[in-house]
Amino acid sequence: MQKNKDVPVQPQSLIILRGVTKIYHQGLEEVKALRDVDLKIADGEFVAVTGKSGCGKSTLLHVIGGLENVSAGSIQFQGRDLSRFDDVQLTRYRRDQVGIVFQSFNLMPLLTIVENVALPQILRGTPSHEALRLAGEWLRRVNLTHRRNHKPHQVSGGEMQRAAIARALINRPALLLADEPTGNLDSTHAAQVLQLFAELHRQERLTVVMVTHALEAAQFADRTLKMQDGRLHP
Ligand SMILES: Nc1ncnc2c1ncn2[C@@H]1O[C@H](COP(=O)(O)OP(=O)(O)OP(=O)(O)O)[C@@H](O)[C@H]1O
Repeated sequence: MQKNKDVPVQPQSLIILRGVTKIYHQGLEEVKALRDVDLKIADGEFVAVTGKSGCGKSTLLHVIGGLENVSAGSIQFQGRDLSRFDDVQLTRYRRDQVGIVFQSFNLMPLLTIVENVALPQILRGTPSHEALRLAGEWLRRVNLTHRRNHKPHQVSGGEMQRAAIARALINRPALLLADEPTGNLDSTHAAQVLQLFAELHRQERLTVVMVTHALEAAQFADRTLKMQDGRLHP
């Protein structure tokens, strides 16, 4: 059968959330961090999620990244339901498909910058000389070659975040999750980090989901979603 060239191709969804609810229990109290969230994220899309403190943004990233279970609803990644993954599949999903960048960088203080970036490859079983070679390539990508042998405390916040981004991407995940990635940076370093996200998103067709308070950060995204009291609004 001949294909109709005028029919637009629908982008494939990388992630689909259906009716996702997350309840935390604190003693006798229940906190509904996510309420009946429906969301589709296309492959290669850059989505920003904004909203007030405590509205559920980090929880949303944690359930998408497989760091926490949902209380109700489902999350599909490339058509597969995360709740059906066994422990090995979930570990592989977190290690190979998802990269996470946090506000506080979370670099290992005793390792050098290049060793920090190489770590996810080493955990995957890559020989250390190859992991360090790859880490060197990523340092070049994020403009940090000159900080290769420094320890995290010897570099600036923006440099630490760029190293954290390289570490998050060295295993070539399909999805980058960023939780307030510019929250600890001054405006110059924040702009550099956001430009780097935009560039990687464009060049690598990387799917990015970024939680942020900063409205200027959301301007780099294709789509901005607002969260309020655990609900998502387009
Ligand atoms: N492990 C937990 N145990 C109990 N309650 C939690 C837990 N994690 C988050 N919460 C609660 O769930 C709600 C949503 O928290 P979450 O961290 O997702 O919000 P947020 O929008 O990311 O906030 P912020 O912008 O301040 O980081 C809050 O009321 C929070 O106190």
